[in-house]
Amino acid sequence: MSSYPQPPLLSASTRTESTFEEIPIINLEGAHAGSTARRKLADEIRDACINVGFFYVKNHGIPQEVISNAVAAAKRFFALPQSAKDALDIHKSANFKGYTALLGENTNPKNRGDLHEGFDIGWEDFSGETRLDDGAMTGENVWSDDLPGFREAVLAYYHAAVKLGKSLFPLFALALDLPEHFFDDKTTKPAAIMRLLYYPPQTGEVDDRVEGIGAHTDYECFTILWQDDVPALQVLNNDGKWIDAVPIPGTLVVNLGDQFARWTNDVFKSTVHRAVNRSGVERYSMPLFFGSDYDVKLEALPSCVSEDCPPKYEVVTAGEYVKSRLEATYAHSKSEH
Ligand SMILES: O=C(O)CCC(=O)C(=O)O
Ligand SMILES: [Fe+2]
Repeated sequence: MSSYPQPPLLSASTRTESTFEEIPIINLEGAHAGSTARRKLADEIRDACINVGFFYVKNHGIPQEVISNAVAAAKRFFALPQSAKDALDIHKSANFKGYTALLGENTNPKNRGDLHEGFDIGWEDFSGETRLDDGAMTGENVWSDDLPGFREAVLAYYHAAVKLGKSLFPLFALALDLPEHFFDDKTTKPAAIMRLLYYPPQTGEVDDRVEGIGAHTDYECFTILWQDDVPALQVLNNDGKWIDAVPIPGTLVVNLGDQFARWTNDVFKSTVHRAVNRSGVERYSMPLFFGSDYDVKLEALPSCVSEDCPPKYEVVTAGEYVKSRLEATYAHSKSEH
């Protein structure tokens, strides 16, 4: 007898090879409504996750003021003298917290380095408490003494985005025909890494090996991305064509990462994307990568495997996976520090 449920809920009928030309916009207004509205929303999310791996959300609940304050803080940070930023270099920290210089990261190994600067933080509450039990990813945030109010503005957005992310997990569970609270015990200590990103305008000759951020997939369950009004983000469809994720005022972009692809045995897509800023002006963005607790095993859900679609990925913990991907991304600039 087969050890797989017959018929599997999600493996054959919902896998798709079809491509997409547009990124759907999903209205989160009904996220806290009754079960009928939530089911409808989960169905929309399911379609987007299976076919695209990306969607915009509107009515996401993060106040504009919180966003504006964090963006203003990011602009102040990146305008600091290079030496002040270098003092917070990510290579000096335990587990990828702090500043990434221009070309410090190489997201696509075929490229020469990413044309962005970054600043990364992990979970920390307003009183300064960090988590000392994040296993492979334990490490404190680093902050600049030169920027009064920076930490508060960045943390305010961080916690608002984490709250939004927590409210999305039950909808993803419903989208997978799982009990709504399936992810609760796997996301008790939000493994949420947030980045402030600054992309200088790219000028001169087009060199495909120098991009704002090279083609990659994200490592966690999903990413919540705020982007300013400068177009740069592109998403790869199944035909190998780059689809522009144009900025849409009032929205955030949500995209799936590798942890969801691993859990769902690729029923949910972790879609390749990149950012290239050829607009002539500076661009800022703020992704928050929301993963499961670092000690959780990324094991294919029974409903997503079958005789025809056996598990594709080796089982690893979320912490091991995220850390190994970050190490590869930063390896090329490590020797400089
Ligand atoms: O800045 C963007 O639009 C995308 C950033 C991104 O893909 C990432 O940081 O993983
Ligand atoms: Fe990304």
